[in-house]
Amino acid sequence: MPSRISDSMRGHPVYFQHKQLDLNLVKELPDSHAWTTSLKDEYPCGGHLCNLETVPVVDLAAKNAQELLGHACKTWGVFQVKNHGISKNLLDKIESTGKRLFSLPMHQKLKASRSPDGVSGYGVPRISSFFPKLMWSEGFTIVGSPLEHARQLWPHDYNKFCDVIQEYEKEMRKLAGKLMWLILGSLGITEADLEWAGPEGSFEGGCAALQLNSYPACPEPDRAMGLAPHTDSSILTILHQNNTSGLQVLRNGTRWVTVPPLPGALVVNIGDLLHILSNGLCPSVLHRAIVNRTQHRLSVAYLYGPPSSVKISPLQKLVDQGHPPLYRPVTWSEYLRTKAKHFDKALSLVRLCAPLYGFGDTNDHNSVTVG
Ligand SMILES: C=C1C[C@]23C[C@H]1CC[C@H]2[C@@]12CCC[C@@](C)(C(=O)O1)[C@H]2[C@@H]3C(=O)O
Ligand SMILES: O=C(O)CCC(=O)C(=O)O
Ligand SMILES: [Fe+2]
Repeated sequence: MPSRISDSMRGHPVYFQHKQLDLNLVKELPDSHAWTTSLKDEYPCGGHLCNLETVPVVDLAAKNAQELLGHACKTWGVFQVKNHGISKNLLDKIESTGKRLFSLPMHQKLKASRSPDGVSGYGVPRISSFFPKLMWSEGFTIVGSPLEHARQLWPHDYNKFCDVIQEYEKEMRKLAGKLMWLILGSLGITEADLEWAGPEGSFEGGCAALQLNSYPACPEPDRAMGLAPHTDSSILTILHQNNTSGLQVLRNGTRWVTVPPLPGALVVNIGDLLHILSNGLCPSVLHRAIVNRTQHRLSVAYLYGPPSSVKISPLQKLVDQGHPPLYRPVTWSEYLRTKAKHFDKALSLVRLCAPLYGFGDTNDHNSVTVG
């Protein structure tokens, strides 16, 4: 049984028959990319512009930051953070690195293609096989060292790419750890409650994936989908988006709310593993990316997870007679394999029982409510 996340797709390879289209050159929306429901008709507000409430913004330097984070996690499963300590210089660098990568000629990018049963590399979104139409985006996933792929992309100049990726991952890891402990702290969990977190909660051996997403300007944005609705399998994901909006989160199972780019802020969304750890108290939010007619959009997602073979289950402190454990123990590796095979059914497949009325799970789109 694979225990490294880079091996977790082995059992469920994804093969694509189509030739990879260069979306940057296409002038008309091809049928392969035309989604049947127009995003305009999907919800009364047309998917944009009718935002009654907005995703919380938390200033990490504020005195009550922990309380605000806890509230945002329980009620939204997503928030933006300011004063997070990541320099503007590093955010600019990762953005230009992403641009440099996606603006390479297609034949060059294809040299670093993700293999059908692999995790790392260039390609269409991994979840593409679950949808009848293709998405208007290209992605590059990094798990472990980017060196091999960087060599294929820039044989004479691969260090530049690797250095930026390494620096970004190092800083993201620190921030993700800090956010995780603040969020767990807001639920009354301390480092002593998570034995696998290592000395002083250092979380050594924690795994992560870096996902660079590129959404070229699209000739018919209302009929195209940048990245289809999904939840992340992580504990939490930290997302940097360039100055073009496109990210939307599903609110109360009914309304897509746009998460606008705020200069210098980062988006944080709760992933399925924190949903499990918190016994459903923190919902993993369903999100998607839409595209637009004129601007190229770029996003960089850092998916933070536990060591890949640690069993994750609802935290003891959050479980009692009135709140039985809702999920069975699962490692990140196992969960990724379940997700690769069953996609949006993954969370309900590790579920033990239906949620109790009024307890958490407010956004659990996969849940089956009984009674
Ligand atoms: C460690 C991970 C987590 C993955 C798979 C693997 C590498 C890339 C991640 C994403 C990133 C894009 C959305 C997603 C849904 C996808 O298709 O690839 C994610 C998926 C997951 O969160 O399940
Ligand atoms: O591009 C975005 O805003 C969303 C990206 C995302 O959801 C992901 O990479 O998992
Ligand atoms: Fe995501």
